[in-house]
Amino acid sequence: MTTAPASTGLFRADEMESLRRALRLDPQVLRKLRNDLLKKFEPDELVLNRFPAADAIELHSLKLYQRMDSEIDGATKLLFETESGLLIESVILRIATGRTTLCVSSQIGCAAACDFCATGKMGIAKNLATEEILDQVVQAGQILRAEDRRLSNIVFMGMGEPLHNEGNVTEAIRLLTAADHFARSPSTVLVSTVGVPAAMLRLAKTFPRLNLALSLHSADQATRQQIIPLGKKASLTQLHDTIQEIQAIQDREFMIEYLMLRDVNDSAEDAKRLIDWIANLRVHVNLIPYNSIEASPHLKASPRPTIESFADVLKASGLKTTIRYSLGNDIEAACGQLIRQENRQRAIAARRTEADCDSHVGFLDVRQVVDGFES
Ligand SMILES: C[S@@+](CC[C@H](N)C(=O)[O-])C[C@H]1O[C@@H](n2cnc3c(N)ncnc32)[C@H](O)[C@@H]1O
Ligand code: SF4
Repeated sequence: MTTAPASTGLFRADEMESLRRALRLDPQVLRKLRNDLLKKFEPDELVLNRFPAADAIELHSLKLYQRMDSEIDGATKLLFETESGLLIESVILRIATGRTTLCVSSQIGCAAACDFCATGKMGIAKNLATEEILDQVVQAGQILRAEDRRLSNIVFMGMGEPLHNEGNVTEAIRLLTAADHFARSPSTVLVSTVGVPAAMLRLAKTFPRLNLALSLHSADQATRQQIIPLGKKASLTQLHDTIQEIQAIQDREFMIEYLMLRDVNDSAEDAKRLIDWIANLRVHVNLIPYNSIEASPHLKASPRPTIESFADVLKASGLKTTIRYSLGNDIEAACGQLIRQENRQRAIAARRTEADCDSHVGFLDVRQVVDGFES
């Protein structure tokens, strides 16, 4: 007889199968559990009450640490504590059209170290496990279900660079789109990347209907490297060629994200450079108003009229262009600072434990990693 592990994670297929055999469960029982939790997002009590071995199974790998609801619009920030004791955030966006988007994190901190990004300034980098990525979806889905809403879209635009955690992110997308798990259409999922060409291509080949976005932020190599240190690993030409190759595989529009930074990348000349760089690509340009962060007082947001003029230049050239509206401005700063301070202290404590125990809890050295990543 197979012995079941003490507690079984829902997304560990082997463990789930051992549990099923050990308890002699009908495969239909596990199928129902997955359907109720991952497709319908039913509450834990309901799901567990129907399951014959509630104590043997773990529905969640994240602990909800804090929830912040915006008082001005439909945004909710969820701060989760991971198994390593560090915090991550997910954001639920309830859009006026009735649609809902969940922004998920793929890492704690980020080795790309972009100058404008609170996550990049954390000084740590740690990959989230597949189940930690997926539990953000489960818990947000349950919150929305309690409000009689459905989760429409999932975007990998939270903390971290998804393609620096390629294996776990790919597996998460596989399960999000698998008929016997979340059964979502790949066209409702978007992965945003700072630009890791080989991994972008692999992802497009694996999921031809997945949406992809590149955080370009400048079509001038020197300016891009100045704000995105990792930009030196992949040239603008290489990124352009990669998108062209992806578009031969995927018959869909690619999103170009462009953060509007005052006097850095927001001149008419910058707009012209962007138009030239895009050339024959089929893209949608999304201009992002910058939310200032404490760690980079030298960076300022472009004024609204500048963003609008920039958008007009792009539109006049025939490019599909939108300006991102931001939700949750009132909870943004509070949350970013809290995560940064808490994680720094928690990471220091974890590293101390690591030194004491001579064990390895898996932090990456940000400076080494920036140089070491494949481009
Ligand atoms: C946090 S990143 C995560 C995904 C991926 N690492 C990337 O860079 O595309 C998602 C988006 O947020 C943008 N972003 C980062 N910091 C920002 C800030 N302070 N204000 C506005 N957008 C920001 C990034 O440039 C990127 O387009
Ligand atoms: S790659 Fe994305 S998450 Fe990482 S530091 Fe840059 S903007 Fe932030």
